[in-house]
Amino acid sequence: MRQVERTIFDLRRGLPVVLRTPQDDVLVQPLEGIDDDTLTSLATLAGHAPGLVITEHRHARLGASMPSASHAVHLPLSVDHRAGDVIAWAMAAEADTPKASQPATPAETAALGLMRRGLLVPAALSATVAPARREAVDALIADGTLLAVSLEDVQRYDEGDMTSLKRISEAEIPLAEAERTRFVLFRESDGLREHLAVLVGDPAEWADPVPVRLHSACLTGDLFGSLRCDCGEQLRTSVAAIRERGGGILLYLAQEGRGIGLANKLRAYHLQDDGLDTVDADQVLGFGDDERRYHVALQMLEALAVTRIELLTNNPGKIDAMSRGGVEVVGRQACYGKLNEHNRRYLSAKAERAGHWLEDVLEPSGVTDRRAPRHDTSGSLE
Ligand SMILES: Nc1nc2c(ncn2[C@@H]2O[C@H](COP(=O)(O)OP(=O)(O)OP(=O)(O)O)[C@@H](O)[C@H]2O)c(=O)[nH]1
Ligand SMILES: [Zn+2]
Repeated sequence: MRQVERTIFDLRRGLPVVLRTPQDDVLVQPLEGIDDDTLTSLATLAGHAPGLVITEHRHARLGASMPSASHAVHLPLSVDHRAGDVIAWAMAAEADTPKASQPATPAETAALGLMRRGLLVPAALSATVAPARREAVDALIADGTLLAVSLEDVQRYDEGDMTSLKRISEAEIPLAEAERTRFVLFRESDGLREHLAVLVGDPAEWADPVPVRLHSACLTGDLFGSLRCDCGEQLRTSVAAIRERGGGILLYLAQEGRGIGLANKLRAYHLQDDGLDTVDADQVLGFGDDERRYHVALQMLEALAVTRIELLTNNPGKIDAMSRGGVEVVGRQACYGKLNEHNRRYLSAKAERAGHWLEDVLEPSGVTDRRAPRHDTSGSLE
């Protein structure tokens, strides 16, 4: 699997890589950072013009219907296409509907999985290496200029979403909201992401079910107190609420921007400034409504021997994910941040489009500072 991880690093550097299938070698290059020269060099390397591969979400955004039940689409390009046109097809708020498209090949679909894992925009240039160019491409692979990886390995890596976690280090860190707190750091086996379990109070004294908050990282909100979201307040008030309930766990998950990464979240904010809501902005960039997966949280709870929880959340998706993963969610506690004029649209979109339970926060009148951050016991889930 190390070769797959190396491939992700090359893609993040904007370099092309080769995906090897039993039939073909496919050159793929991230869309991010391309210019006209990139298109020309890729065409020279492959022996013909590349195509653009985009996700089903992006394709739907372009107003086109999917050619089949595939999750990605290949849009053929010609040598006349300029990088600006290609970038617009992949990630502009407004773009022409493509004239022709075909289902992406398994190698192309797998390539987009690598882009996601590398927190890039999930769009790529792709070109099967023409027979006449195979020798030249092989030489570049042999001298280390190009990395090649087998499709089979990439697919196994993708499924291996179940990547194992290692408990790496831990320390007591007294917090303003909970003085008796221990941070435990877990690292994913490919080394790309680290997640924290913040253990509040003495585990021997935790209630059953254990109060748990799954908190997705939000650098802008958690650290800088951004008013565009409610994350910073949720983080602090949930630590306090866990302490008040006799202790429990806050899992701080490396899922910045609902899993799309900070660079893409800033792109999405930019699109929201032009009028899109939080879900549509992610779709413009090729992402689904919520790219988060919770297998890491499940593994951390397992490592901490926690099987029955009371979840601090307003997000029904988190409850589903825990239950499907075998953790019994016995109750839910609401967990609000303050409503303000900057986050009102974001919170409304979460309620309306993703079904989050935010009705207590979002009232038709009064936009500013109406409500202090608080926690409600919303009862059990029966
Ligand atoms: N893509 C995207 N992510 C955002 C945006 N605003 C906030 N986020 C991210 O959304 C996530 C919110 O995380 P959480 O507070 O754990 O989750 P939640 O889904 O709101 O659920 P609860 O807070 O548990 O009710 C964080 O990763 C933020 O970085 C946005 O406009 N676009
Ligand atoms: Zn946030």
